[in-house]
Formats: sequence, structure tokens, C-alpha cells
Amino acid sequence: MQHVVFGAGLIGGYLGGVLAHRSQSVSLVVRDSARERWQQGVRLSDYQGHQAGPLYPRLLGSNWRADAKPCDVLWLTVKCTQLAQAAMDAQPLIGPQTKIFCCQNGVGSESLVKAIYPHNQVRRVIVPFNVVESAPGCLHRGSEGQLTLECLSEKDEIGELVTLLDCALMPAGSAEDMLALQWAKLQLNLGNAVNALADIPVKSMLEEQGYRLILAALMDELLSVCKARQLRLPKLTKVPARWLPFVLRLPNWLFLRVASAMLEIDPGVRTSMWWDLKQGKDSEIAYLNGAVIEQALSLGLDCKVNQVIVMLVHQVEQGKLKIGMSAQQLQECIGLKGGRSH
Ligand SMILES: NC(=O)C1=CN([C@@H]2O[C@H](COP(=O)(O)OP(=O)(O)OC[C@H]3O[C@@H](n4cnc5c(N)ncnc54)[C@H](OP(=O)(O)O)[C@@H]3O)[C@@H](O)[C@H]2O)C=CC1
Ligand SMILES: CC(C)(CO)C(=O)C(=O)O
Repeated sequence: MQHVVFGAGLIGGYLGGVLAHRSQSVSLVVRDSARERWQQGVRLSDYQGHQAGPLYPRLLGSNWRADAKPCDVLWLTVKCTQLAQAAMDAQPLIGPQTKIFCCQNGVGSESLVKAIYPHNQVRRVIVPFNVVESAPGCLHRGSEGQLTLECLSEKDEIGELVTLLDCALMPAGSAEDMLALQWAKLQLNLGNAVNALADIPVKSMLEEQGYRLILAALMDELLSVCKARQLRLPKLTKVPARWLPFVLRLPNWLFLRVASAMLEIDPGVRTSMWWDLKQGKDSEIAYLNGAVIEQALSLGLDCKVNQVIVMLVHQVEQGKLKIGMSAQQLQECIGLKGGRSH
């Protein structure tokens, strides 16, 4: 099988490295800056101490179109905001048999790809773990979770692909109910905006009750949407989805005992939205908290905490607000008292 990872940044670089580690034929379409950093080989590591590399996936820079031909599996690993453009740009790599995998956070971005390639198999992928480039060419998985590929039916042959990906450095699996899984992942990603606005590592954010109260309030709104839509969220963390707001609201002394597993992440981990805002890029907020707002409004449900957070992120994108907000400042913006919005 010929794999191409299109728009390989943190997730695509790690995935491409795993494919090379699993002896697959893989090319990465990368920006020239990444090509320079990675041409001495890509090294993989994870929070459990697994390592591989240097690995040498084929790196295609800005002149990749020169000898492009359709591949068997195309992994689209750009941000949601870049997906439609990337899908159009990738056209020389897509033939009638090419299977396309969309590896984005949030809900709904893959529909753009389906609209552009209605005759191809387009599947969703959930990426639950965090990746950072700890040094040039060193991609590090900082948290747990299995890469989950969409399974289209009971007779689907996705198992073969899962088997070739699945390894200690990147556990992989498949699932049929991707919508519920996307919403379960979205529940966790509601913290991306808070993390980016706070400008601190995820672990430090979770250790502060003030930030956790905001996360809980954001999640309440998502859970109301899921309840109204009768979406049963699968369990992605040790605490079931519907109990997360309750656990997050616990005082520090109890939270640190009850939810110690939630804090088993590298102390330096930041969310992908923090990277976007820090680099002055537009964020994926429309596909994350924005998806909750869209659904809540259509169902007549309250979503004002998510609305305020989206507004604050837009202000940062427009250069009108600086990141580094304390929990108290955020709570004041939201009108949060006693952990609930008023
Ligand atoms: N990073 C993480 O830890 C996690 C990320 N995710 C999700 O995974 C998805 C990918 O995120 P991530 O890997 O962080 O993103 P990155 O920004 O690190 O990687 C995307 C790369 O694709 C490049 N790119 C964009 N458009 C094109 C194009 N048309 N042609 C060639 N290259 C292109 C970008 O370059 P440029 O920036 O110059 O545009 C960038 O280098 C997102 O939806 C994210 O939310 C999920 C879990 C964790
Ligand atoms: C893994 C997680 C939840 C946090 O790093 C993420 O999805 C992101 O950063 O976008």
C-alpha cells in the first residue's frame, strides 16, 4: 500500500513516522520548514518511554506535484480550517480507489472532503493523544489513547489497516459510531480554548479549580446538546463523560485524589489551539465550541459559556486581546459564580 500523509505537522509527522516504523511505503507532504527539520530522520517517543528512529519517510516539499500520482491511502492531517483547501490541493494524489482519512478534531469538517470527493471512501479518524516536536525532528506523544479509524460496516476491511498501524508507540483501533466518539472527544477539546487563553500547560490548568469550573460549565452545555440529540457518549477517560463536570468541580484536595489519572500527562503538554494562537494563526474554535453553539441554538438550549469563550478566542485572533488570562478573569467574562453561569 502506498500511503501519503498530506499536511504533515505534529499529528501527520507522528503518524507518518509510525507508518515508516511499521515498514510501510509512506510519503509526507510537508511545508519546506518541516522538510528541513526532518530530513536527518524523524525520531518518535512517547510518555511511556517507547522510542523509534531515526525513520526516513519520503519527504515531499513545495514541489511535490512534480511526480505526484494517486496513492492507496491518503491521510489528511491539516487543521479543520485548512481542510477544504488541502483536499483540493491533494487532487493529483487521489484516484478512484484512494481511501481518504480525515484526522481532525471537532465535528463536521470531513463533510467538506466528502462533498469534493463524493465517489471516494472518506473516513473519519479520532486522534485522542497529544504530540509535540520536543526538538527538531523529535516527535513526542505526550498522552494516552488509541488512534480510532471509522469502520463503515461489519464487513469492513478496516481491521487490516488497524493491524498494520497498531503498535506500542501508537495504539490503534476502529469504531462504527464515530459521531458519538467525535462528540466525546469534543467534550475534552472544549478545554483547548481555556488552555490557549490561560497560556499554561494542560496539567497546570487542570490543577487549578478556577479553570476546572469553566471547563465544567462548557461541558454542561455540550452534555445538554448530546442528551437532546440522544447521543450516548463513549467513555474516553476513566471518568464517564456525564460525570466529568461533577469531578472537575471538586475542590483541589479531592480532585487530586479522585482524578489522579487525568493528571497523568507530561507537564509541558499544551493543546493544539494554544500552538495556533501562539503562532498568530486562526484557531479551530468554529469546529469545537462553535459546533456546540450551532447545535444548542438549533435545539433552543443555553450555550452562553461557549459563546463567551468563542468571542474571547476571536478577540485573540484579531489581536485585540492577549493570552495569559487568569481563571478569575475568565470567570468574570463568563459571569460564573459557584461553578455555574448566571
Ligand atoms: N497537535 C496535537 O497534539 C493534536 C492535534 N489534533 C488535531 O489534529 C489535526 C492536525 O493538527 P496538528 O497536527 O497539530 O496540525 P499542524 O498545524 O501541526 O499540522 C498541519 C500541517 O499541514 C500544513 N498544511 C496546511 N495546509 C497545507 C496544504 N494545503 N499543503 C501542504 N501543507 C499544508 C500546515 O502548514 P502551515 O501551518 O504552514 O499552514 C502544517 O504544517 C487538527 O484538527 C488538530 O486539532 C488532535 C489531537 C492532538
Ligand atoms: C489531545 C488534546 C485533547 C490535548 O492535547 C487535543 O486534542 C488537542 O490538543 O487538540
